[in-house]
Amino acid sequence: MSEITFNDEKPVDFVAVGRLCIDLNANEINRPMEETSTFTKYVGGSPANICIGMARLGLNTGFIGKVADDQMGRFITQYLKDNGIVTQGVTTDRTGAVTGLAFTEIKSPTDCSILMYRDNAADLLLETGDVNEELIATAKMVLISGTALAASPSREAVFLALEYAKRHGAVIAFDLDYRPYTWKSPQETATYYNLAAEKCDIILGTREEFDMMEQFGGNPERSDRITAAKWFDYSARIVIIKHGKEGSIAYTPDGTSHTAQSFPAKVIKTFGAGDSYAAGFLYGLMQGWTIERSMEFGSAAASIVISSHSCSDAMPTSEAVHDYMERCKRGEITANT
Ligand SMILES: Nc1ncnc2c1ncn2[C@@H]1O[C@H](COP(=O)(O)OP(=O)(O)OP(=O)(O)O)[C@@H](O)[C@H]1O
Ligand SMILES: O=C(O)C[C@@H](O)[C@H](O)C(=O)CO
Repeated sequence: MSEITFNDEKPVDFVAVGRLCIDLNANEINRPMEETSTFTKYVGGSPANICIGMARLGLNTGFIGKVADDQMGRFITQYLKDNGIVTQGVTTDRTGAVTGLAFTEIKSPTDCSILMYRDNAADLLLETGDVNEELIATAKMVLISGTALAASPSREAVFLALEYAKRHGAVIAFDLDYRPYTWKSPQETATYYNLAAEKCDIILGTREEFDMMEQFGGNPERSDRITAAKWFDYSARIVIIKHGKEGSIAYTPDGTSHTAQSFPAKVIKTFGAGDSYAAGFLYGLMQGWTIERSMEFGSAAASIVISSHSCSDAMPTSEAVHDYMERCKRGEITANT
C-alpha cells in the first residue's frame, strides 16, 4: 500500500485542471515537418491526456478548463463527453481567443518535436470565477499541470483550484509538464512551479523539469534523492522523477526509493509517454496498489501510447495494459529503439 488514501465517499475519482488543446500529429512520419502534408487531429494538452487516460482506465473523471468558442473547442468538449468525462467545469471563452494547436513532427522514434501555435490560447484564460468548487469538492484526486501556471488569469485559477482541493480534502497531484514556450523567463517559471509544488501531495516530473525548479541552487549534483527530499518538508508524500527509457524513481518521506523499469515498445513517437505514465500510476494508487506496482502499470501504459500515433486517443484500458504486460513477460514485444 502507498501512504496515500482516498476518500471513498466522494463520487468523482479524478478531476484535472488546465489545458485543453489540439494535437495535429504528422501522418507521414520519419521525416521533417517541411515534408509533411497531412496531420490527424486529436484532443491534446497534458492534463487532458491524463484525464482521458484515467477515464479509459474506468474511473469517474471531470475536467476544469476553458475552450475556445470555435469548432476546435466544440470538438474537444464533445470528445471529453464521449469519453464519459464530466464537463460541467469546462467553460467557453467569449473574447475571441483560439484553441492552442500542437503540430507534432516525428522525424524518427527518438527524434520528435512539437511546433506550437499558442498566441491568445483560450486555455490560459481560465479565470478564478470559472473554477468549479462543487466539482472539486466531489473529487478524490485533483491534478494540476504546470503549463496552466504560465500566465494570468489561468495561474490564479490554478492556485484557487489548489485551495479548493485542500479545503475539500482531495489528494493533489502535480504533473510538472514544463513547456518553455509559454513562459517569459526561467526565473518566473521556477518561482511559480515551486509555489505550487509546496501544496501538492504527489509530484511527477522529469529530471530536466526538476532541474528547472532547482535553478536557484541547492542541488548541483542533480541528485534525485535531494530533489525529492525538499518537498517532504511541505505537503508531498510521493515524488517521482522520470528518466525516459531509463525508467523512473519514486521517493517517499521515510527515505525509501521505489524504481520502475520501462517496458519495451515499438516506438512511433515519444510524446505522450509522461501523460500515460501519470494516468497509469495515479490509477494504480487509486486501486490501493503499492507504489512499485503503480509505477510498473504506468510504465506499461506509456509503452502502449508511444507505440501509437496519438496521445489521447491511444490511452489504454486497464485490460489492454495488463495484456501488454503479459505479452512483454512472454517476450512477444521487443523494443525498436
Ligand atoms: N523510449 C521509451 N521506451 C519505453 N518506455 C519509455 C520510453 N520513453 C519513455 N518511456 C516510459 O514513459 C515514462 C515517462 O517518460 P518520460 O520520462 O520521457 O516522461 P516525459 O518526458 O514526461 O514524457 P513526454 O515525452 O510525454 O513529455 C518512463 O518512465 C518510461 O516508463
Ligand atoms: O500541448 C502540448 O504541449 C502538446 C500536447 O498536446 C501533446 O499531447 C503532448 O505533448 C503530450 O505530452
